[in-house]
Amino acid sequence: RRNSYEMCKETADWLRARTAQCPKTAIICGSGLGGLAEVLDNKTYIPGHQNPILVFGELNGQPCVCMQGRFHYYEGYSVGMVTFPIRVLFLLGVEVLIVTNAAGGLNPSFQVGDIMFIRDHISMFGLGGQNPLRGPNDERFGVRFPCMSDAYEQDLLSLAMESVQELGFVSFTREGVYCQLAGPSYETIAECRVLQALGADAVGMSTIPEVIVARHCGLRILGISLITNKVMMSYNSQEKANHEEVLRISVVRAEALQKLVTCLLGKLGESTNPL
Ligand SMILES: O=P(O)(O)O[C@@H]1C[C@H](O)[C@@H](CO)O1
Ligand SMILES: Nc1nc2[nH]cnc2c(=O)[nH]1
Repeated sequence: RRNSYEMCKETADWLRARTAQCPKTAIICGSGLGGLAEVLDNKTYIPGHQNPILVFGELNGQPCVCMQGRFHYYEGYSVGMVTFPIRVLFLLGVEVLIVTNAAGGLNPSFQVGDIMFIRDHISMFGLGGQNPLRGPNDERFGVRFPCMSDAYEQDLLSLAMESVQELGFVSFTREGVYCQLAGPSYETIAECRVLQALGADAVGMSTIPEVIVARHCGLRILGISLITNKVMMSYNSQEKANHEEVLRISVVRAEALQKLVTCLLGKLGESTNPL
């Protein structure tokens, strides 16, 4: 199994031999958001033999590691491979995971360019019987039956909201439920209507397997979706979802997201460092 304890440990040891940095926070950069890593100080780049690239460094004085890109299920990777980096990060000593993605807005009040903190998720994989924790459980990672109702930590969300207020980002910040489909095709109009009726506010093609595996091994999680497009709800709409537009909007909001994460890291440092 790609995400077995032994394979994850081997990679974590390999990484430890290449950097002395011991980050407590990891950031997974979603589509078009890889620039987040560029603002780190004292960077060490570690290219994998496949994508993604790990960048170790400091943000606002706090050690952190950014994963530029991720393994997507739609690219043909197994859920074991999709979630392998999470377990490696855990074995490296990471405690806080900031997971970002580009997503389509289902909530009619959302605008393109909104930042949505993920309050909860709907896993179409999970509902369909495909959970990344399926199979033998390794207690060195976590318990057999992990709770998911608290996957997105309230304290982290509160710190993130404080940052939003200080930065003046309230007008384009939302909270909501993220739903993941396999991709790579975007949703049909009928599918979007179903997802909205189910209570989803945003739809994407990643994140949830990572969150399930991260929660299983006890990481504190903050999820951020960037709403890069509004999904089509009407047969009269002339718009069409396309990846170039997704990337374009990600780049437009990249700077705001960098500021948000930088501010949040400072707050995290204050909240965990003894006075
Ligand atoms: O890695 P994320 O979830 O940000 O990427 C989303 C899903 C697809 O990769 C792509 C679709 O435009 O954006
Ligand atoms: N599934 C899905 N993923 C996205 N990523 C960015 N926009 C979208 C979208 O509309 N649907």
